[in-house]
Amino acid sequence: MTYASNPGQSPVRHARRMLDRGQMPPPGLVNATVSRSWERCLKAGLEPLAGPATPEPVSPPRLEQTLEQRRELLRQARPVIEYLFSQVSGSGSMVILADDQGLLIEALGDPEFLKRAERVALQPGASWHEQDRGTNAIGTALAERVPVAVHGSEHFLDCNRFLTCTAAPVMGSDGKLLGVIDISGHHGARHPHTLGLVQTASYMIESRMFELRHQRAARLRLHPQAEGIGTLAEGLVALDEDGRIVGANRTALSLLALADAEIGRAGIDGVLALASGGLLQRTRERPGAVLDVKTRCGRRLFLKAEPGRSPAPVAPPRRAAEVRDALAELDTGDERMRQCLERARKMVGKPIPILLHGESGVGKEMVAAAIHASGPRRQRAMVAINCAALPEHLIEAELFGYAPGAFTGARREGSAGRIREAHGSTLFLDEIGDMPLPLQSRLLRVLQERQVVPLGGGKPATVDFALIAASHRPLKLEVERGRFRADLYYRLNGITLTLPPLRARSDFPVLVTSLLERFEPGAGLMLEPAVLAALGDYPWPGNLRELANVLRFASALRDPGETVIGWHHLPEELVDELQRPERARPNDAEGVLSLRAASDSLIERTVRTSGGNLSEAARRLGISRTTLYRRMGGNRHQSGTVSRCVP
Ligand SMILES: Nc1ncnc2c1ncn2[C@@H]1O[C@H](COP(=O)(O)OP(=O)(O)OP(=O)(O)O)[C@@H](O)[C@H]1O
Repeated sequence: MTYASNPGQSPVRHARRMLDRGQMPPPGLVNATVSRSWERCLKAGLEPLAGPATPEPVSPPRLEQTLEQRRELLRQARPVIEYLFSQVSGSGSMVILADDQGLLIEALGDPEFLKRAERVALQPGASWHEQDRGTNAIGTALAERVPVAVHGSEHFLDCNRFLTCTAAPVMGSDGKLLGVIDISGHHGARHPHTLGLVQTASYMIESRMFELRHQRAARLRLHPQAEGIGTLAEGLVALDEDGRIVGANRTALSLLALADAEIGRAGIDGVLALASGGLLQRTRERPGAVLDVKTRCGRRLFLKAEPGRSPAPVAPPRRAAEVRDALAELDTGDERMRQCLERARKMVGKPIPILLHGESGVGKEMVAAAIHASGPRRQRAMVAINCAALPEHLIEAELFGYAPGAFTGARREGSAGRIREAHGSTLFLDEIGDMPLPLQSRLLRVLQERQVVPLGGGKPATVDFALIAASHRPLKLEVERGRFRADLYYRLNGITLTLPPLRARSDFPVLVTSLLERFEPGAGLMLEPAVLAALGDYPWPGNLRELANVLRFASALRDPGETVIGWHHLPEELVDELQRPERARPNDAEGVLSLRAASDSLIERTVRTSGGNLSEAARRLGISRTTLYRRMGGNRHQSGTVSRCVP
């Protein structure tokens, strides 16, 4: 760690006077880091009493290009910058992020204490490279690759003496510089703890970048004490399949006595007194266990290994002609889902009714909304009616409307009904399989004649809408069982699209990322690899609705600044279920049985731990009460617990 000397003391003043005359002061008058920097600046031909070498910020296109190239760094650094600013706000300071060339790419704070020209100098687009602005914390931290504080007249250029700046470099897991995090303010705002603050912030950004870059690799977490694992002070190492070190943070490099240049070359078996195969094998057998190991230099370390995951399914590149519409937004790489979406797109704008089929929570309504939003009627809101949620005696009035005073309790002015509301838009009839038979006949008539007659009489109204219906029940089977009218089925079924259940989708990691991004845009949230692996194997009886609920819950439990979601962020019932030793990884034919058994068991346990309160259990499971009832099949004890779950 390098601290600048106190410039209020006369040696600094003396050194400064010499520098202003273009002479290099003798060693010992200012701290060694500042002294080396002054020497570099004099050699580069900078003049202490002149202005910056490049006073103007870079051009807007160049800044834009730089921001685009540093997008990931910015995304990961922003929450940390905000956190840092909350620590220094009110002190007249600014928090600044610069890239590896010293170009400012983010600045947060109250620049009111600065004059206009100075303000410009601390805004994105300004360069604080040593060659442009002489000795300063950002440029000097970049040149020296260590945390640096530069106060007042220690700045090489006289025009920067009004500042106090403290900066720490941010290193990538490949050992290369990513940028610098800095706190700058008026020299009166100097505080001795600022150096520690920027160092902590730099570790936080480095950890986030490491987690992001190596989320699929096998990773080691190291510390000289077992309790240090999982803290900011831990060493992080990423390994490839052959046990080669492909990434490491600075702490790991120091703990393992490795040089930057060894990243990408050294194997972990040459660094630790344990073969990597054996190491990863041991952690697979005892996930989460902390091992006691020795380095090649005989140093004792505690280590936790996390096995890697297979590469994320990569969605094939889109065809150039393909439009990025609401339907395309739902394509996260699963082949079955993509086929459904492509077929749906071909139907958009055509007078062909679409029937969506799939388990509860697979996203039928989302797809219906996307079809509507991609079509020519999108200017008007889609009208969605859940046929299972309406009390039977109200469905008719709700759908078809009613004349004034048609029945007791009716509104005096009557009602147009939801079907008429859908005129010029899309009518989405959800859970159509639950519509009572008599109403099916009336709906059929409306669909055939395109006219609605309100309950209690009145003038028929012509209606024109695009029709999408959805059902979790296979409607064809319902027709065969006599529970659904065949003629209505053929009216609705211009095309049937069957959406896959979540457990059958191949794009689980991408879906997780896109949901997390939807909940916390720009926060760069991610799951701990072991959690992602466990969730990927879970059968998800509530499908995407359940997954969305779990991720929303986990995201809400995070502490400020926390971006990696671990076990402790998940709902208790789910963790119990995921960590049950008898839970086998489901696949193939046998898997279908264990899937059903696993989800039945989760439902049963959740109902039990909710004290038999079914609404609460449904909420915790992320499924609707209707689905919960269906899955319980009415086989409940009086206490409300489930004795058996049926499909
Ligand atoms: N592609 C998706 N991306 C993100 N979230 C999704 C997606 N699909 C579904 N969801 C989430 O799942 C929830 C349930 O989706 P939706 O209501 O569309 O399912 P459904 O199949 O119509 O369910 P039900 O049959 O119970 O009515 C949504 O509220 C949303 O949170």
